[in-house]
Formats: sequence, structure tokens, C-alpha cells
Amino acid sequence: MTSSTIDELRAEIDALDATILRLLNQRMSFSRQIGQSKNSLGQSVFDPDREERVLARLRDLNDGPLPEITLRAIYREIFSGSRLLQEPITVAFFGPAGTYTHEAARERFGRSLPFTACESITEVFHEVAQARAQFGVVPIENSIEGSVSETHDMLMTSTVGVCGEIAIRISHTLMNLSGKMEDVKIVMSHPQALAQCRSWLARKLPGIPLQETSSTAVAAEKARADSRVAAIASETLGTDLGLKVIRKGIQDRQENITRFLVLGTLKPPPTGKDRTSIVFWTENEPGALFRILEKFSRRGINLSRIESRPEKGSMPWRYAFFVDLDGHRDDPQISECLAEIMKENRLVKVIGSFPKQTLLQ
Ligand SMILES: C=C(O[C@@H]1C=C(C(=O)O)C=C[C@H]1O)C(=O)O
Repeated sequence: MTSSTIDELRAEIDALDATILRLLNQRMSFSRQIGQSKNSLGQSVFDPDREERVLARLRDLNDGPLPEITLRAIYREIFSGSRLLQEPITVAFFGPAGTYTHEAARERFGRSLPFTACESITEVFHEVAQARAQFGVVPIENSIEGSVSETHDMLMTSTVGVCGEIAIRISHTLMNLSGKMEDVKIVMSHPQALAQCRSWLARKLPGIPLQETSSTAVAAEKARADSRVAAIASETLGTDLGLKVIRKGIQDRQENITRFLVLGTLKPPPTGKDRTSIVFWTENEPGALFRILEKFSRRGINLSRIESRPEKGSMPWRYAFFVDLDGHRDDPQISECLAEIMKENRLVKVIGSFPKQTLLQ
């Protein structure tokens, strides 16, 4: 290919970019008008359902070569900028910056918004409860390690509801200053990450001590300051800090997915592919749990998850049960079922109904 053809093609691209920019600005001004109408109607700016429908329509229209993942990434930022133009939204997340939770928050909200990094999951709930942030992002479960206790404990007591979920594939990378395995004298990471790589560490680094840190980002900072330390974190986080990769994808199972919850007061309408999270407390007596589960079973309502946690109240050995149902609280069957449960048992809380997230990639 001659340089004159490159120049010609670049001239085409320049012309297209000018058109794309003009169209983007037109889109933004419509979005601003929508924002003003929502404002006068007292509606929330963020409408995840509408965003999903916009994306689904574009996916159908797209006949390539633009890959779907790129289309989604571009629109994530367009939505992010478009929401920002309507109203400033703040999103709190379990930080610090660079953690997997941060990645999940950016995946959902784009990068244009102000994010607040919180030191604990509890703090994220407080930021949303006190309206310092409209939304919060916290981890709820991992496909290898199971549930995140602090999030479950907060869901029991907090008044904050859940309005969405984000599922992302997690790949752990071992990194240090040199990129050499023989320099590793200690491995640091968040307890969940250490647990997800347990067998690999036992096989490849037997006898090397493991030390828990409050986040993967803190572990990466430690590795940056000390050549004996290797951190397990996301590759982007480590390499951004100047660490070198020793080994990628060291999690014990390659299919390692973490689900995060979006906290907020928004109540998304039914989409046909929803999940409802509830928590209830039962008496410690025969059949108490069965009587509730039977009501779902009788109506053919699928339960995708059940999790019990100690109540941590005045009475030991009392349990709270977290259940995820397929469907929306406004779907007739589910609302009827929940009403029946609530009639018999007042200790039921609907944490939220929200669209199920489909995992891309
Ligand atoms: C513009 C809107 O507001 C937000 C931005 C959207 C967009 O840019 O397409 C879609 C949904 C909302 O989160 C809207 O509700 O249509």
C-alpha cells in the first residue's frame, strides 16, 4: 500500500470523524432535553433498561466489522457523557482505585462520572443511604469463593436497595518489580484473590508465605515498594503501577466470575429477564424454611441462589436466608407469592428487582 493511499484513506476518516462528532453532539443535545423533561417529571436520569434496549437495537443493526464488545465500550462512554450532561451523578465503590469493583463500576457507568472510592463495603452503603452518592457498587459473590459476607450483612440491616448487577470475568495476575518468580519471597493480596488462586500458589510457590491485604490495589502498592513482595491483582492495575507480570490467569478455575450489585433508590421496571433478591428470617422450627420455599416451587418460580447468614442479633443460631428469584417483583406470580409470604411472615425484605446482566466476551 503506497503512502498516498494511506493519506487518501485518512482523509476519508477525517471527514467521517467530523460527521461522527456532529452527530454525537446532536445526540447529546437531545439527551439534555430529555434530562430537562425528566427533571420536571421528577424522574431519575439513569435508565439502565433504556440503555440496554438502545444497545440491543444497535447489536441487531450492526453488520460489522465493528466487534460487539467495541460497540458496547463506545456506547458505555456515550451513555456516561449523556447522563453527566443531564445531571451530575456520583457513584461510590469499594475501593481503592484500580480494584475489580472499580472495573465493574466503570463497566456499568462509563468513565465520565465522578467516582468515590470507599474504604469498606459498609461505607459504600452509607454513602448511598446518606445520598452523598446516587449509586454504589459492591461485590456480592464469586463463582469460586462464594459469597461476600460484609455485603450480605449490610443488605440485612441497611435501608438501601439494589437496582442492578454487574457480572465480570476475573483474571488474576501475579506481578512483582522484576517479573521473576525466583524473587518472590511473599505473596500479598485480598483474601478472596488469595483463596481463588490457592492451588496454583501451593503448586508453584510452596512454602512461600501469603499475606492478606485490604484490597488487591494495596497489595500492588506493597509490591511496588518492596522487591520481595509479589501481588495478585488485575494486570491493568499492576502494570499501571510499574509492576512486571510473572504469570497471568493464575486462578484455580479459568471461569472465574464475580457478580457485583448496584445500590441505589432507582426501581427498574420489568424487562422480561429480571432477578429479584429477597431476604427473610425464619423461626428455628421444623418446616419453617420449607413453608416459604414451597410457595415458590408451587408457582414454578425458579430460585437461582439461596444463601444463609447468621443474624448477628441478640439470639444466636437464628439465620437470615437470601434468595434470588428469576423474575420481577411486579410480575403477577412473584408479587402474589411475596404477598402470601408476607402475610405469614413479617420478616421479609425485598432487596430489589433488576435486569439480569449478560456476560460479554
Ligand atoms: C437520554 C436518556 O437518559 C440516559 C441516557 C441514555 C442515552 O444516552 O441514550 C439512555 C438512558 C438514560 O440512562 C434517556 O433516558 O433516554
